[in-house]
Amino acid sequence: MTAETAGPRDAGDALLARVVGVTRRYAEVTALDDVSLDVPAGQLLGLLGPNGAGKSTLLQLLCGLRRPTSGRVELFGLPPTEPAARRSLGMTPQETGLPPTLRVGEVVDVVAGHFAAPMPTGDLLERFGIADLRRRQTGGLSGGQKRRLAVALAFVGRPRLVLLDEPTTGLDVDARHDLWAAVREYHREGGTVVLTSHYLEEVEALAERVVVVDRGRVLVDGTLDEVRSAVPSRRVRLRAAAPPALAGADVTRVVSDGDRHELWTTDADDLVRRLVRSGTDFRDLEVASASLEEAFLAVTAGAAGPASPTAAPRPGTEKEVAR
Ligand SMILES: Nc1ncnc2c1ncn2[C@@H]1O[C@H](COP(=O)(O)OP(=O)(O)OP(=O)(O)O)[C@@H](O)[C@H]1O
Repeated sequence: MTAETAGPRDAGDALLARVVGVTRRYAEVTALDDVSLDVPAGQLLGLLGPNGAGKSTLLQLLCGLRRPTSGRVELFGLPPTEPAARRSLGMTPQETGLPPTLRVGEVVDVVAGHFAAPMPTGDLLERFGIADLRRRQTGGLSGGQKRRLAVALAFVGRPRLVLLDEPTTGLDVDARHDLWAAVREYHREGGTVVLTSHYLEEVEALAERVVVVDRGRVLVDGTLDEVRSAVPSRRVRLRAAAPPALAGADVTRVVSDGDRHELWTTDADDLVRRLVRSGTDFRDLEVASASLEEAFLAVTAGAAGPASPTAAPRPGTEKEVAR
């Protein structure tokens, strides 16, 4: 790879961004509640969480579009609102406006004009699988094509850090996989990425570190394996007059519907042993594995802590059990 085409090469130990004890409120809504997060160079970090969790707010703080209500945010050691801090940053927000009469290649050229050593337009379009759209006006592109272009634009200036807010929303499976490949390639070259997603599948495919956010709080921050072991991955179903009370069992959530009860746990064997010992009059016992997606939803649905006023109401049949 020549100096002209070299991508970002970060050492791997520097912190490119820091969020320290940040709270961000919008009127009465607490979007982020005392969040701290370090982004080391070379990491591919996935922010996972349901709607309204605070993911976009976190990215907007990192890129200086918003300021924290309290706490501190640093980007390359500077306040993110300083233009010098944003020079090495690439960003794709959730919604992007593109000038409709410009052709795809022209849009890339315009953005590239802001950088000292941009990626050649052809290489960028190739990498993101949209080289065939180069002469098309952006106004005539499909939603998915626009999205791919918008994401590609974050990489034009060979940034050291890229923030991607739900990059694959609206993309079909092939386009999604192409985009993942492009993000991985950038990462292999030493680039650092923070991406948000609702989809575990996406985070699983890309991220080496996963931060689960819900209601403005970080619930889990670790490797994918650590996240897996932190979520209840088994559910035990049974019928009984009332949900069994099993002291000492690792039950994180109970969902009841009449005499049917579903208990979520990380240890189904232990739960069943305790169930039998409890003398509960049960029948139709079933133990099923939850997908990681379901397990993740169970964690965020059952998250303890002060719910913000924006938290979605939980179904009345659910009973959350403190761990
Ligand atoms: N400009 C704003 N004014 C008022 N409230 C806002 C504003 N922006 C975000 N919020 C609220 O802050 C909370 C966090 O929103 P945010 O967009 O950061 O979440 P998110 O995790 O990105 O959600 P999604 O996955 O739906 O994009 C939500 O309750 C949202 O309604």
